[in-house]
This record gives sequence, structure tokens and C-alpha cells, in this order.
Amino acid sequence: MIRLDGVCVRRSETLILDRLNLELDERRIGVIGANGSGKSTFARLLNGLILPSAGTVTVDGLDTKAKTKEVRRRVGFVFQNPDNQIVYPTVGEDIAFGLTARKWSKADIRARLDHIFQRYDLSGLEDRLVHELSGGERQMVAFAGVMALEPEWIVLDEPTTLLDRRNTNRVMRTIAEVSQNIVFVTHDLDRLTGFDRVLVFETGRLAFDGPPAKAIPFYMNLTT
Ligand SMILES: Nc1ncnc2c1ncn2[C@@H]1O[C@H](COP(=O)(O)OP(=O)(O)OP(=O)(O)O)[C@@H](O)[C@H]1O
Repeated sequence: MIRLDGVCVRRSETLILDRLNLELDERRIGVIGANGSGKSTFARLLNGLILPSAGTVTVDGLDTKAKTKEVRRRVGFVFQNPDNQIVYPTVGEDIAFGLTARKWSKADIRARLDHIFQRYDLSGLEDRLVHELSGGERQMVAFAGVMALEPEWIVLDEPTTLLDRRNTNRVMRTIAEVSQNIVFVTHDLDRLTGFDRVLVFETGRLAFDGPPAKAIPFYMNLTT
């Protein structure tokens, strides 16, 4: 479970997130809200990329401030901009990187890569230089890289903005199928059908928290 207790995030004089108290344990959680409402900041709190200015965030009891490394292993993060997360020159090296860091054997890494390349239709890209890929190909590689690590939580911040329909569907199908907990930040309200819970942010506050059938009309009312 991820818990937020009295969490505020301040930057200079501005309060970006204001007193969040939440327990997250549903499998599919959507996050929506206007531009600048605090969604990305909220998402980044969940794996310790941003630390609270006040209050605490814990993942299975681990404080993101004190146990950042353990938290990052449990909570994978897919950025909107794949360049924030791709480190190695080639696609294969990049996806293998996290597994090597976990001291997997070469054979196990090979088996996982084969599985991931096949599942996400990336086989032809293994030896390609990441900087030569298209934006959508890079976004897919970044997604596949996180999926390869099978973290218990996967936080995705608008992960399909560069993807065509086929790859968007691939990502959404994965989100629907995997057993891990998903936190999915999106502007694409249609994609939240079937989610267990949707959080609506409005100027740094949690304005609504409930099932998609209620959260989406609430958000649409805010924006008309
Ligand atoms: N380091 C920072 N310093 C000052 N302001 C910041 C900083 N980081 C974020 N902000 C501000 O905090 C607010 C929330 O930003 P955030 O990126 O969380 O919004 P968002 O809901 O994800 O927006 P979008 O839908 O546009 O991606 C914005 O007004 C942003 O300008």
C-alpha cells in the first residue's frame, strides 16, 4: 500500500500540493486534472522522485525520504518524455540495464529481453541506437524497460502521448492485464474505463476521489 499523510509540496512561495491524505491499494488508479493541477508532482511523490515538503509518503511502510532506493525498486516510473529515463546507447543495453543492476545472470537477462521484445514488438530495435529512434519508438522502449523490471507498482505519467493507436492499445492492454498496481496520469478520459478509482486534482488539491463513472463527470463539470 502507498500512504500519504499530510503531504504538502512547496516550491519557493508556491504550494503545489496541499495536504494530501490518501491510502492507495487499488490495482488501477487514474489521475486526472487540468494542466498545472499537480498530477505529475503527485505521481513523482510516489517513488521518491519528489520528496514532500511536509508530511510523509510511505510504500509498504517504507518512507520515501529515508528508503528512497528500496522505494524505487518497488515503484517503477514511466515518464511522458522517454529521454528522462533512457540511459544507455542501444535499446537492448538500456532495457537490460536495470536487470544487470539487480545482478541477474546473462541467461536470465536474455530470456527476459526476448520476452519483452516479443511482447511489445520491439525485436527489430534491439541493436539500434536509442537517439536514432522516433519519439514513439523511444516512448515504447521506456515503457518496456520498466515492464521488464516487474516492479510492484507502476506509475505512468502520460505514457502514450507519442504513440500511434496500435502502440497505445498495447500499453493500455498491458495496464489492464498485469497483476501489478497501476497509477496512470492521463488527459485521455476514455482510457479510464474499467479503472477501480480515479483521483481528480484541481489547483494542488484532491478535488474528487471515486470511481470513473463519478470522477469523470465531476472533472468535466469543473472544466465547462
Ligand atoms: N520546480 C518547480 N518550481 C516551481 N513551480 C513548479 C515546479 N514544479 C512544478 N511547478 C508548478 O506546479 C504546478 C503543478 O505542476 P505539475 O507538473 O504537477 O502539473 P500537472 O497537473 O502534471 O500538469 P500537466 O497536465 O500540464 O502535465 C504547475 O503550476 C507547475 O508550474
